[in-house]
Amino acid sequence: MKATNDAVPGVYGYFPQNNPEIGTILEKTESGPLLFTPITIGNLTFKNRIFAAPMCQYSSDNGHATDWHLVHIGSMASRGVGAICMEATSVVPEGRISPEDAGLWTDSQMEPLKRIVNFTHSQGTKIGVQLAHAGRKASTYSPWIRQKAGSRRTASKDENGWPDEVFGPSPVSWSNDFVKPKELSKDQLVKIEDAFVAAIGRCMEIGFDFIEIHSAHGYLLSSFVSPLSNVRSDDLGGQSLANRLRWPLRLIKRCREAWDKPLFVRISATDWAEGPEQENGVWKQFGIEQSKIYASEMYKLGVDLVHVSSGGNWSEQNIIIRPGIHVPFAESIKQANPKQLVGVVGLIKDPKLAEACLQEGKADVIFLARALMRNPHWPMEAAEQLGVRVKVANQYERAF
Ligand SMILES: Cc1cc2nc3c(=O)[nH]c(=O)nc-3n(C[C@H](O)[C@H](O)[C@H](O)COP(=O)(O)O)c2cc1C
Repeated sequence: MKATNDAVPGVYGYFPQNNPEIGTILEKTESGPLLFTPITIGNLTFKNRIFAAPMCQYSSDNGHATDWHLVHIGSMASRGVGAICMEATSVVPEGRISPEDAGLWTDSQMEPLKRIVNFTHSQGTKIGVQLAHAGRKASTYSPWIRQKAGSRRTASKDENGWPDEVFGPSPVSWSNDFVKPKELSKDQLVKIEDAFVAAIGRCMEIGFDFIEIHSAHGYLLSSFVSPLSNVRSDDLGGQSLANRLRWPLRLIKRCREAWDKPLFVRISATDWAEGPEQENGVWKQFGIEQSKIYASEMYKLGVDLVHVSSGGNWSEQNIIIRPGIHVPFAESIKQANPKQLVGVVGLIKDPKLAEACLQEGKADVIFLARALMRNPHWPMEAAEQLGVRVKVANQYERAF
């Protein structure tokens, strides 16, 4: 056995077959579908515009990626997506959504990620990671444990939670079943910034191609920008939009300074709370008008792409579910600043809808989550529907 192991160049990095061309058009014409047209973001070119959105797997071992992640990410990497953004990965242990969340707060978490990144690169696919802090929505359960628990709530210490270390911009709980978070002091906020920067150092060593900062779905940054969750009386919160954006933008600036490859930020373009975004000059919830300002400030800081999602910050949200749900928000952000690259996610299953978004200039890349989870071969089927043939992994060619 030993001789066999010695014969391969290490477990990390030995691949029987590289597939750098998968997901690229075989017979190039003058105007192929935009979905399969390469795009340059910052200093990096992605082979197509199908990006896998971050998807928590609740399968980490004390923040360390496991074989599950290799298989989950590997299944998409070997089927021709242009890029994969790994799941919300916390920069501090108490910033995890659940005990099984991914983390990058300590060096030992790098090795299993290197294996995943190396495999993804062997398939010609770019890979990034979503750096996150769950804020007032930390210390909960994986969905399948939650189903047994009966409700969505803060996990107790007996359930491996950390209810005494749940922090947010203000002591406003996410719902009655969640603990009231402790208001973060300015010193604590600097420590969180430092943790993001330290995690970025690890991302460099691992070899990630891009980083996405999680500022969506009610987690820490998202809760900072919304007047529903940030009622601070200092210069980092309250009614003033400039105050609410101040700390997230400071954090983004520090991340930008620490990372020279593409930097994405995911936002929730609206809280989906009842009523208007603003009434009689008073901000009632976070919405598209504030999102446009947030995005334009990010652009000034050198953020390469804004990834548009929505919701998650208001437990009574009333989301209007429909295909391409976030496309109008992405389009508004692009119209406000045509130079800003925008990615859109949300109920995009139909390749023709994805292609139309790109052709009509409403977004620059398409992120998919559940469609890829259901069917990692989505890119191959999309190519067929859009009338082109793309390279399939050598190992899978007989299936197509
Ligand atoms: C299992 C699962 C895990 C998710 N985990 C994350 C996550 O880690 N970070 C994040 O920003 N969004 C997460 N999301 C949201 C997705 O990235 C995506 O925005 C959402 O599913 C809508 O896109 P879709 O209609 O293509 O699935 C998750 C969604 C699912 C289904």
